[in-house]
Amino acid sequence: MSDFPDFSYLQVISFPVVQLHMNRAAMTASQKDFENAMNQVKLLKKDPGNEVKLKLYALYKQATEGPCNMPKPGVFDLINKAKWDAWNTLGSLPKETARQNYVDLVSSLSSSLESSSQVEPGTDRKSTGYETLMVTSEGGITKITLNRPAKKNAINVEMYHEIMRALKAASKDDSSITVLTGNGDYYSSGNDLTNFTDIPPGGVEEKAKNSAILLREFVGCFIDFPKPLIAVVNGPAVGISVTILGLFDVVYASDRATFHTPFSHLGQSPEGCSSYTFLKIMGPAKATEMLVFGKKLTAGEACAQGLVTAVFPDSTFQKEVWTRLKAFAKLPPNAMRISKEVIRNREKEKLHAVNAEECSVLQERWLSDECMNAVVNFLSRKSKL
Ligand SMILES: CCCC/C=C/CC(=O)SCCNC(=O)CCNC(=O)[C@H](O)C(C)(C)COP(=O)(O)OP(=O)(O)OC[C@H]1O[C@@H](n2cnc3c(N)ncnc32)[C@H](O)[C@@H]1OP(=O)(O)O
Repeated sequence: MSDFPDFSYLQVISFPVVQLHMNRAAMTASQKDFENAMNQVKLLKKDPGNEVKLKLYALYKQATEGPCNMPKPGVFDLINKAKWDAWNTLGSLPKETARQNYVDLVSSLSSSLESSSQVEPGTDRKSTGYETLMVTSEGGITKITLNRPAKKNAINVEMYHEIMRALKAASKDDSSITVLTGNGDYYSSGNDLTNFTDIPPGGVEEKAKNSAILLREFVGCFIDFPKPLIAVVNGPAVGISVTILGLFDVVYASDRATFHTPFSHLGQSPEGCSSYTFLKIMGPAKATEMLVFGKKLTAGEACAQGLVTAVFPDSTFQKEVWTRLKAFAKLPPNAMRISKEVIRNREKEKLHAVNAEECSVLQERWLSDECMNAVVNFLSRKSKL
């Protein structure tokens, strides 16, 4: 691992303005983009912190060598263990995806530096101020990437708020289409179960009430999102990351992706309007298999049932999907927005009512022994899906 650039120099570099010139045309990073990004890292004037450095390290190793092939360091070899963990957590992520994610991460770091030093007060600042996401806006496409790969992109409270903020910004920016995807081997493992551990002074009842308010607002943002919204499902998807797919306009999936809504196993009930959208998409019996019995679908099955628009081999997933998206982004944006309105608007009121009802049922479910036991079992490492 000693061949990876040592980031200690970041602490002593002074303040040139950073500008990243990357060929974003294909939205899959070329070797040149990757090399540019590596050079850009060396120019960073501010230490991005250990967590980011580990992410960069892991993506670099995955992009250049593929899946982690080093023996696991001993427990007392803390630094190499942290590096090994970061690399290993990327699993079988394809090299080209790792390369793209590396370029995106460097781009978000660079633009964050740029805007803090260059942007006039009040000017729209893209891609900055997100802890749990990477957000880029290029070539008519705003791309929101869930960015907690070490936690399988589990959605913690901060991420719920950041996704809402990113969607609100995307609805107003000059992009034509918006994409949601995940960094690492998962698309998302759904609600972060540690969200349930932060109990306010009002106790579990207050926690359940606050969570229901948050969930309702979160799902509402998807119902109301005005531009074409595309999910690029790069790996397994669980829970709420699956249910809200019914509110997307197009869903592309890698053949590595799976779709799992284990609500009964968790003592919970459907959300994300899936109690309505899934029935419309796949009919009541198939929807029941998923939402009540927790049947996990392969990408092929999800496509056959209409939840997924198209499935691509993982090895060519990014290339094929981004070629399509780039073409979509060139279509007249107003026409696309208005067509979406015509297609979706008559359902909006119904969807908001379904959302409200699902949240109110869940508020009760979260207080049930079934749910509390399931969460405790996961947190105490007694269970996993
Ligand atoms: C407020 C609004 C509420 C809306 C409600 C929504 C409902 C849902 O979304 S229900 C779905 C909830 N999700 C789960 O039950 C998934 C739980 N996770 C797992 O079963 C497994 O982690 C996995 C099958 C997803 C992956 O297993 P694998 O062996 O490959 O990896 P791990 O070692 O388990 O995971 C790595 C790391 O990530 C942490 N983690 C993963 N998923 C979650 C999660 N959903 N919540 C919290 N933490 C998660 C896992 O604990 C590991 O952490 P450590 O490295 O610190 O041990």
